Amino acid sequence: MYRNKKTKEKGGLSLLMEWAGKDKYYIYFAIIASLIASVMSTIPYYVFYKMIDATVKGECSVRLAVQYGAVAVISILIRHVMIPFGGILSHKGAYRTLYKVRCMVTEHMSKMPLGSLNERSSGEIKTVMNESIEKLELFLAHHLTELVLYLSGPIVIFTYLCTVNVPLALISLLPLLFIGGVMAVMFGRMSKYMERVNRTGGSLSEAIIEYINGMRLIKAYNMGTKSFKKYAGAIEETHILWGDISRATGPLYAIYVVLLECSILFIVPLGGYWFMNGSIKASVLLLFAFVGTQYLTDIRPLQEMASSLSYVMNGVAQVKNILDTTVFQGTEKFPKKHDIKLSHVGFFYEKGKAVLSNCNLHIGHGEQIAFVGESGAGKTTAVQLISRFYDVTEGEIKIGGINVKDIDYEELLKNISIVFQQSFLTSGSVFENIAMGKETASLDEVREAAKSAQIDDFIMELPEGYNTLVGSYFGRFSGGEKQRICIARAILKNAPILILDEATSSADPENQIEIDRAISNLCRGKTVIIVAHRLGIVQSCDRIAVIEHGTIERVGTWDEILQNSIYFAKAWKNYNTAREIQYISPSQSKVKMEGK
Ligand SMILES: Nc1ncnc2c1ncn2[C@@H]1O[C@H](COP(=O)(O)OP(=O)(O)OP(=O)(O)O)[C@@H](O)[C@H]1O
Repeated sequence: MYRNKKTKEKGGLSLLMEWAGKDKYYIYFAIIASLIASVMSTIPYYVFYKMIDATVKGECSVRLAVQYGAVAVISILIRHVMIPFGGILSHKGAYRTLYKVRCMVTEHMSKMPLGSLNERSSGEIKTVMNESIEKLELFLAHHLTELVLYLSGPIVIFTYLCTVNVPLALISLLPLLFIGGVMAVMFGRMSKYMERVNRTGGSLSEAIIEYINGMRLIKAYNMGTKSFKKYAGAIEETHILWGDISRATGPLYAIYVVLLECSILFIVPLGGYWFMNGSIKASVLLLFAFVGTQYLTDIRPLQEMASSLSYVMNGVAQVKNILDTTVFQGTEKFPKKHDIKLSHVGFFYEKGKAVLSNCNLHIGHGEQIAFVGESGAGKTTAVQLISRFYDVTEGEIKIGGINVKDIDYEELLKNISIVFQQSFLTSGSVFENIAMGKETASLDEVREAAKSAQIDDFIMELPEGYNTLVGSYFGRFSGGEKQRICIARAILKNAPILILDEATSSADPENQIEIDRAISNLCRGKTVIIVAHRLGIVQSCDRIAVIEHGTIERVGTWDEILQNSIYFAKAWKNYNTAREIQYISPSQSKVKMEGK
């Protein structure tokens, strides 16, 4: 396992620029464009002052007015070209960076142990993938360039005012002394709320996901929205949070806005006094009265940016948090031999609560073995350890003599096919869903796999055949049909090791034979582990491993296990009894009783 060291050392803006890679140059050029636009915005003020000065001195002429006018118009034109130009560059840089970050996070998550993913709620992951990464767009595409625009304008104007009259220019800055303090307090208060913002955002997303996923249940039990207390609670919590934030920062914002307009309180009386005693010219007084009292208001949006900056940095931190999570990484190639050996394997999800301990088993190359045991015995856990969804906490698992921890994780996943109890289908086309098993597969290959999975005829009858979108058709696939699409995917993947975890649970009498045929086509020539409660299906396996009391209690052929395992003998008897039970409706039982 390894940690992403680079992201550990950096944070905030520098980390964001590192993620942007070469695309950061789009952002840099956007900043330069903003800077030019900002300098251009000060030129009309300069022209204004020069015109007044010339008028007061009686030197103003039409020629001079036209010249100054042209300079002002050109500067305004350049500004209005530079702003959208910068916007295009910053958006290009931002969206390319967003794409990269999303790919990085997705790839990283695919290598993360399931345990680390399980520690995070689906809501939290959705928040990171969606909102946290979107926040980066806000910053890169808008805030950075606006920051330059709003800051450099006042800086250039202040510099120019200094060339006209230093004392008045310095006086115009007096409100900044207080504004800095107010902003620091506001920023600090906002940062304190970030942990709550993340938490409530995550809970709200989770509640929404749960609400949508549970829609069938709501309808089935006529529960209505009231029953979704979690959703209502998450909304209430969000409402309370933003109320608290508004109360904590609102008054400070009001003070900030008032302070920005305060320089007039100092400039007009002092400037007037200096003008009256002849220290400054009328043009200087007018320049400071109109420009010196107003230019600081340009920085008003900085406050919004300061608050959303903590929001953005929080997004960076959340993405970094995912990227810093330990991921699996081995270097060995997948072995040619596919026997699996568990030696003294132990595992716990929560410390102190061992699920498996001292498990020893050797599954031969090409052998078909079944894992049986009571519900909760640890069968799924055992197969998840072999496919390295989790790492063992004791002992080791070897495939072809190589510890699974040393095998390149992608190679490992490529060489193990798993068919789960729940059929996972994406909203894409049926073709795409099967071709997930082999990205380069042609339609002929996909159809071949579907034929082996006994599902080709059904797909061909769909309105658009293999191009039919599963998303639009999902509700109309039966459990067995979905299952056979997943089996076709596994057939196409053709991995040498196959795990079937309750894969036949969706089988009903109508498609039982088809699923059995599909499965036997899938298993041919592979090392297979079958986890099943329906004991009928494990009868054809080479051996059976009974998992009991947190360990592999017995291993043997069907006959051996039936003879030696009390659990299995009982389970087999119960299985047969259950198959013989006939469900009789009340009316049928009445007829039967009358018949007696
Ligand atoms: N992610 C998890 N976190 C904590 N405990 C878990 C987790 N997954 C499973 N367990 C627990 O580990 C034990 C073994 O679960 P597992 O799913 O492996 O059993 P199983 O034999 O496959 O059960 P079933 O036949 O019902 O599917 C159970 O007690 C279960 O509650």
